[in-house]
Amino acid sequence: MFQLKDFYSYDDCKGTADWLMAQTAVRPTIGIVCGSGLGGLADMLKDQVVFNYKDIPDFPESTVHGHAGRLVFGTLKGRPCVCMQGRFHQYEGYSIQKITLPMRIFKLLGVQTVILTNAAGGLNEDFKVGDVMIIKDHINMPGMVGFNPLVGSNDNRFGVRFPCMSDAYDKELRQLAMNIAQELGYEDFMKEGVYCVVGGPSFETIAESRLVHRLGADAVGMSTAPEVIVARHCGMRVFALSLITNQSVMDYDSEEKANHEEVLQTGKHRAEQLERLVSTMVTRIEHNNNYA
Ligand SMILES: O=P(O)(O)O[C@@H]1C[C@H](O)[C@@H](CO)O1
Ligand code: HPA
Repeated sequence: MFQLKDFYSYDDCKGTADWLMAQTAVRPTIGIVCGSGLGGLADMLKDQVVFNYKDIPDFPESTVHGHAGRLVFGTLKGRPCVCMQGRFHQYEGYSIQKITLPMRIFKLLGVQTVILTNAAGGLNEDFKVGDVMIIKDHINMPGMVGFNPLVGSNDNRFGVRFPCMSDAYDKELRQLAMNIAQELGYEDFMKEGVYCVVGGPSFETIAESRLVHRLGADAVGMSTAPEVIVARHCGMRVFALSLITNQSVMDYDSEEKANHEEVLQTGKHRAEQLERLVSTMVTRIEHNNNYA
């Protein structure tokens, strides 16, 4: 068991990456993060080398149902990948530096492209439960009031002090995903939009859902944006999607109540299609060097 801290230096991150690389020959160029109930993506990897988070130096442990807490190395259609079967959230009590640490480990493992998935509540009235939203931008509510993962001293070996975020969600990868979705016949449930991250773990009040919708968000969740910021800071390309697992309650007459069981259930229903979408993307990234 290793002691958990709140700040991780370049050398700390390198120590963890080296520890992992000493135990697997897989040198991943694609990193995947599985959202709530979406961990089945990791099961697609062949020739797996699996680490439980509790055994990895400096890694926190997963505490949320639907997040298995395993780091899986392997190949997806021949392409070396690493997959987080479960992510960390600030509401679990971890610092923002801790929940984003895996992105820096990805970078030091050689990852060039990160694919993140999450479960989110739908705010856009055109969205239905089961829709998949390609994220084109985010609103980082905690970040806007100081809870940004890059707060603290900056190490230039990772990236610059003031990284740009207007291009965080790679345009070509978004187009690639949309093309693949069309080929697979998924256009009926594919959407694109803005993801808003809130602190959780309580789901939003009606007034909060209305507020973030008015601010321009199409979906609301409790993760992803901090990871994206750290991934972009250290120069990895990012693709992210939200599975709309529930409709955010926006109406005082509604009888609906957000709950984690519905979130996991919707994940199960769309799992196969999401796995096909992501695995086909991984293949295409391999076939076109522009993407890697
Ligand atoms: O890890 P993600 O963002 O997919 O998890 C969402 C947000 C909460 O952790 C949980 C709520 O059901 O799902
Ligand atoms: N709100 C916040 N996070 C979520 C939701 C939601 O409605 N659904 C899944 N994750």
